[in-house]
Amino acid sequence: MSKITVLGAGSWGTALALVLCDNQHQVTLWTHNSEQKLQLEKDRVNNKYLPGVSLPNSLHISDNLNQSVDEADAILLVVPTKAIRNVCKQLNAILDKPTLIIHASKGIEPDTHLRISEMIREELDESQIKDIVVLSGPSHAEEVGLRHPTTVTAASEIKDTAKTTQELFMNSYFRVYTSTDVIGVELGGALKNIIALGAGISDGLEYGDNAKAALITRGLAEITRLATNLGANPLTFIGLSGVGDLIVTCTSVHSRNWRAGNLFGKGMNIDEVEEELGMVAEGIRTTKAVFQLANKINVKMPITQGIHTIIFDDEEPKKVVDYLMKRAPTNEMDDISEMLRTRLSD
Ligand SMILES: NC(=O)C1=CN([C@@H]2O[C@H](COP(=O)(O)OP(=O)(O)OC[C@H]3O[C@@H](n4cnc5c(N)ncnc54)[C@H](OP(=O)(O)O)[C@@H]3O)[C@@H](O)[C@H]2O)C=CC1
Ligand SMILES: O=C(CO)COP(=O)(O)O
Repeated sequence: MSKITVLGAGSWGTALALVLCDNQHQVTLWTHNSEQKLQLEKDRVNNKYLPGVSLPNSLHISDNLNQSVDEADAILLVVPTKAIRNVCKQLNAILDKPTLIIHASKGIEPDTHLRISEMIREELDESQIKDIVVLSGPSHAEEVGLRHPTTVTAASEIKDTAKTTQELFMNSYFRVYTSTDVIGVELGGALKNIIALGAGISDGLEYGDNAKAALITRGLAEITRLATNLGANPLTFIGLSGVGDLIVTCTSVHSRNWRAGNLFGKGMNIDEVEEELGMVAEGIRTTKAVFQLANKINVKMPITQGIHTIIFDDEEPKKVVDYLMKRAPTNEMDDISEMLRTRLSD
């Protein structure tokens, strides 16, 4: 049994805390919101973020970060990307030993274009980090809350800590694979949210299944193109954190990013979409970050560019689809086969 502290009491933090409780660990769920702490303790259900799922009696709820992380064997960081630095700055002031940090958030920071593990490394001292493991894959909190079969990947360059993470989370309904491709697993989880916005926009326009399959497939090509340029292994994208997460996020009604896209497709603007959603759709910020990054390093990402125009320039979704369809004709596999050739000959 390990002592594990989950930082972030949204949908995903709550669902993962439940998995860890089912595995008989000693688990604390930390919320920064003292009203939410009282509500969770009183009702033993996360009414706002994971309604209908009972919290195990063994789950300890806290709004005191210092007490929560004291003596923790591992910290699971699962707040939205925009809150990562703030939470890590607080951790920096209190962590007094090398700690295993597992993160399950999915995003890229605008302007710096950093992945989450890179942001964590900037905010914590080296002496506070035993390792950083990323946990990612097709996993909606709502279904994990029902204990439906789910599979994810735990990635670290250090095989032992990826294995430790696998052992902490594995059970009969939650299967964990390991990987050493941290860059690929983090980028897969972050970038699929952009394409899920696109799938939602397409559904909002009522374009049907052909268009969505096209977005998923060409979206995967676009994700692989950027990620390989940044050092990821292209094979990661045929795995759970690549195509697996892309499929679930583009097709599930649980997806916050698909729902946000659907609202854009029906004509709402960014303020209206964020107000209506009430939960984080990471793809919005990540679209901004990836649009900047792709321009900077000169990688072609036409779908991301189109979604950026809809979200941040209020362009009509139909016009963007029209533009995407009428681009210069091209060969489907050119750049992908080149990437695979280069990588496999390494
Ligand atoms: N939901 C899912 O199924 C999955 C989500 N993820 C990823 O997990 C991450 C979290 O998403 P999710 O749980 O869905 O988000 P939610 O919108 O459900 O919840 C976000 C939580 O983070 C809290 N929070 C916001 N800012 C801070 C802060 N500065 N300090 C501490 N806590 C803060 C919010 O508190 P408050 O209510 O006070 O704002 C809320 O409890 C995202 O990166 C997402 O992509 C990954 C896989 C699955
Ligand atoms: O990452 C997720 C599923 O794997 C959650 O996606 P959404 O944030 O779009 O709900």
